[in-house]
Amino acid sequence: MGPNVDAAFTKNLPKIELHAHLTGSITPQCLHEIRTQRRSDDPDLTLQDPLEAMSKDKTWNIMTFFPLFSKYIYELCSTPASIIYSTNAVLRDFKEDGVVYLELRTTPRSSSSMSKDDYVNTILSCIDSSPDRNVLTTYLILSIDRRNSPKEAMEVVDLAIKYRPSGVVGVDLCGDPSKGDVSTFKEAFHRAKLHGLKITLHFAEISASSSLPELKTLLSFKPDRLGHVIHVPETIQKQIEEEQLGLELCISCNVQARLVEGDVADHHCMSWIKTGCPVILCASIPVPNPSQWLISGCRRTMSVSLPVN
Ligand SMILES: CNc1ncnc2c1ncn2[C@@H]1O[C@H](COP(=O)(O)O)[C@@H](O)[C@H]1O
Repeated sequence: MGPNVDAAFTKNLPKIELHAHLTGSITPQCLHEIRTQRRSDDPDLTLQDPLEAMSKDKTWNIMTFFPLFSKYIYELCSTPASIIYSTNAVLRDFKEDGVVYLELRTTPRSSSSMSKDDYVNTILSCIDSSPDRNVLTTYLILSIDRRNSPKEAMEVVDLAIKYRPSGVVGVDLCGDPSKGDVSTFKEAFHRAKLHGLKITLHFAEISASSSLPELKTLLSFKPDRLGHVIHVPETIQKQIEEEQLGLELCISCNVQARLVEGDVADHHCMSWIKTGCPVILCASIPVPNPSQWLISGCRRTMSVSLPVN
């Protein structure tokens, strides 16, 4: 590693982030502040302090990772005020980490105090009124969760179509890869495509979501980009290469969530880079030791990262 490639260098480097889950980008400190505020309004709120529930000593894997959102963070961030507070904090964090172009993705959700439409509208308003919008260009991708029903998936696409003029650029498929039947989303993605929205899909994250029928079905949605692409059989790899699909490789997330074996240096990113497919290096989990990375520097999310040496 060159002497000048340190945390300060990488932080200052202008970066692009294309694979950031909004709720996954909220720091424990920000969630702690939200909890404090909510407890002052409602002392009966019993949720554990995020600084304990998400302490640095805890490690996450594919089994413990998804319930953290659905059973904990979503409950904490269920009011318009908490959505505004956390979205503004996330935008500020990305800007401070040197990100200049961001495609933030999020799954529309409702609560007793907001509809899914309110949720999307609130986030777009935060993006639009951000004091940093001149230095950080941000667009929104709406996510379909694998647990969604076909009707819920269509609702996401309808919201994406409605808010396209306000900055929604695409539709994503995400969520626990061990859940759901992706073939039920065919119509929803078809409609998204018809309306000119781009499509990005979480793809082959674990072996259970990497069967040939599942991956062929996903490719039939005509995606523009694929995320993770870990357990990809050779025939599917060929098709991806022929179609030159954009690949979002999430190295630190894959290593830390143990989606791949080994460490950063063992990551499969080089095998994709060799195919000539457009590759963007992303991550959705902070890197413990930024100096191990050639280019990194985002606190929560790194667009980038090649192992050094
Ligand atoms: C291994 N990486 C991953 N694979 C698949 N889905 C993931 C993910 N990391 C996060 N999410 C999805 O993003 C949601 C939180 O952000 P939003 O509420 O949408 O902003 C999670 O509930 C999960 O569905």
